[in-house]
Amino acid sequence: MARILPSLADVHHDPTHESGARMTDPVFIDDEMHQQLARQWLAPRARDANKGDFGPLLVIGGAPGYSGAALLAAETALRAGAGATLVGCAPETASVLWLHRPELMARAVRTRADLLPLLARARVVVAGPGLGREDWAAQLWPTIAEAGRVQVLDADGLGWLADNPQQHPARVLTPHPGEAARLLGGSVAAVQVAREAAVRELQARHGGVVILKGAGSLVCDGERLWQCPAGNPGMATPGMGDVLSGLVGALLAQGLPLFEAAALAVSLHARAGDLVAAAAGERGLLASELWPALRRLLNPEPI
Ligand SMILES: NC(=O)C1=CN([C@@H]2O[C@H](COP(=O)(O)OP(=O)(O)OC[C@H]3O[C@@H](n4cnc5c(N)ncnc54)[C@H](O)[C@@H]3O)[C@@H](O)[C@H]2O)[C@@H](O)CC1
Ligand SMILES: Nc1ncnc2c1ncn2[C@@H]1O[C@H](COP(=O)(O)OP(=O)(O)O)[C@@H](O)[C@H]1O
Repeated sequence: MARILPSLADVHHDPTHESGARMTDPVFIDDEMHQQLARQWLAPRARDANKGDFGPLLVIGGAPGYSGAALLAAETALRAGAGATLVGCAPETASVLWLHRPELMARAVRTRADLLPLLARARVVVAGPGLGREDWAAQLWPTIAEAGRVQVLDADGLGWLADNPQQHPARVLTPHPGEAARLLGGSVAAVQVAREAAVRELQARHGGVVILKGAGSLVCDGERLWQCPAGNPGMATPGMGDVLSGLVGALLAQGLPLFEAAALAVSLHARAGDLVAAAAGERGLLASELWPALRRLLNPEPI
């Protein structure tokens, strides 16, 4: 893979800020930067590639009643190029996943003891989609939190983190404004009125990389702050965040560093949402409808 992407200091920024530009101004992931990211990190695969090169990825979630969230994250990971993809889910959920997507390896997790071998196998863990807030998730959370694997924490994973704050350097957090408010102990309005400050504060408290979702999603690693101008309100639909967490996990499993995986996933996700909305309208968009558009964007024409 080619060189690391430019840092905040050496990329272009809004020319209207030229004179008084601060190091903290967000860098826009515009078309040019998106193409640069895609060229750099989505090169054609080696001819002798095998599925072990891009995994295993483990999704932990899918409490009873929430099979859809785990399925959306795990299937997105597969469709975004993850190799072996496992799901550690509640026993009630496993058969739903097997039946719906046989390419996934769904494993019924009853206790911490069932989770340990899955964590030992995984290269990347996406924890939280449909994890829930009940006893099943409560007994698993300490094991998830302690796992030394590269992690994406989403949805209920962020709820558990809010209750049990801790740093983890190899982690991507993907809060929406409601989850960010909970993590910060404030209101959604306070997050939305100062989104840059909120994402920086979350990163400072928890380490790793933070994606603050919503219109103009922000990606921050403590040094770089990037903003995605793509995306549309049609994406305010259930499961859209699960698709993003699966996508971040898939890029991590394919070897992208933390920040680049987060930034490229946010950009691909938003652009796929825009392609689908342009073709059929914003209203009524389903999260899983992003898959064909994502696949096209993930396999750019060689230049
Ligand atoms: N098909 C499925 O099984 C799905 C399950 N899901 C799972 O359902 C569980 C609970 O998710 P919920 O959707 O109830 O919880 P959320 O945390 O997404 O939403 C709870 C409340 O937070 C607030 N909120 C949400 N998004 C916000 C935003 N962008 N700005 C401001 N406030 C916001 C709203 O008041 C909302 O009612 C999670 O485990 C999640 O993964 C969801 O991912 C959706 C799809
Ligand atoms: N108005 C909007 N403009 C751009 N993107 C949006 C908008 N609303 C939602 N999104 C995107 O859709 C996704 C929604 O995620 P989330 O709120 O976690 O949904 P869910 O919990 O239902 O999966 C995020 O990536 C967010 O950035």
